[in-house]
Amino acid sequence: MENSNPPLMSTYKKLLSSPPAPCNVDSGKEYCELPVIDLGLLNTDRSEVCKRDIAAASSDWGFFQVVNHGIPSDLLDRIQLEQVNLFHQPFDKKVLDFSANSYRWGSPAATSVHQLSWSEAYHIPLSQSHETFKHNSTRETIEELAALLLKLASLLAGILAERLGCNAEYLKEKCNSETCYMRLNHYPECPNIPSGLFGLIPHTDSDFLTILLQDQVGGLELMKLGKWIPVKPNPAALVVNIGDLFQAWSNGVYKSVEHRVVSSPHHERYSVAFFLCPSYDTIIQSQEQSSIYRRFSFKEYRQQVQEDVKLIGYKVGLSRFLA
Ligand SMILES: O=C(O)CCC(=O)C(=O)O
Ligand SMILES: [Fe+2]
Repeated sequence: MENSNPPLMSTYKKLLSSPPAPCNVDSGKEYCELPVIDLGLLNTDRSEVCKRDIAAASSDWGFFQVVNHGIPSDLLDRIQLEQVNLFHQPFDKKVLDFSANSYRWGSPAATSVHQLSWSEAYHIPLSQSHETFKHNSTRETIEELAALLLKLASLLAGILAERLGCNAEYLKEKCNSETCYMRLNHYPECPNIPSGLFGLIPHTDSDFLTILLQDQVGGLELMKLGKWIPVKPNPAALVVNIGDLFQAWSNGVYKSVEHRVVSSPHHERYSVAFFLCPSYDTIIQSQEQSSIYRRFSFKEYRQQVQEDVKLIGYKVGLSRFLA
């Protein structure tokens, strides 16, 4: 049988056999009770409570889970099947079929084992899903899911904007099916090295907000009060997290929190992430008099992130944009 996983082991052999690094992955031990928000309440007389809880979780945690989110469970099952089929194609086919910008694996800039992401992904600009996926059923499932996730993300972003006293329509105009992204992530089983390995290195997301569908394997961890906390998979819930753009736009009220994925030597893992991004010309600026961050465009932000990753090996993020 042809090999479907990317050649992570042979490519990163040298990094993996270097002497044990001083900082272990040191996975969080206690699962957290990430707030669970019932979106069904939005259609009842308790909708204001629900909106308040969404805003509170975005400030306190930068992360929350949503149930009764309206995405049909059979669609979620279908995307997981499509994802398994996509990633189980022979590696050579994955590389050939997808443009350099769409299929990714490993960490080309890694110089130490802690900068290495033991994963592969399809990064899909929604505007290009028809070009990216030639197989009809895959494309249809991805487009159906993307449309519903865009609706859900816009709803949540609108609520968060409204709680800040801002125009909820602004984000809906700026973030649409031409500007958002979806990423299909696959974390193959990793070698069992003493310091552990990341599936995805610690990072914040460069968007307004992200909606994540994860399988039941676990491995996602978030930073809270200086500790890494694992998020226990909940089959009924989607995970939502605030990205850098919302932190800047809200003048630090909503938090873009660092998160990572810890790999397992025993189980592979799959997830789908939807990124609510605006058009490149969108200006990110808080309405407050004394703003923490200077005014910047999304294009400027993306370029700075890409430049930092290329030149220094990691994303610096919002601290580059302080006022
Ligand atoms: O797979 C996960 O749980 C997290 C994915 C993630 O953080 C991302 O794609 O930015
Ligand atoms: Fe992320």
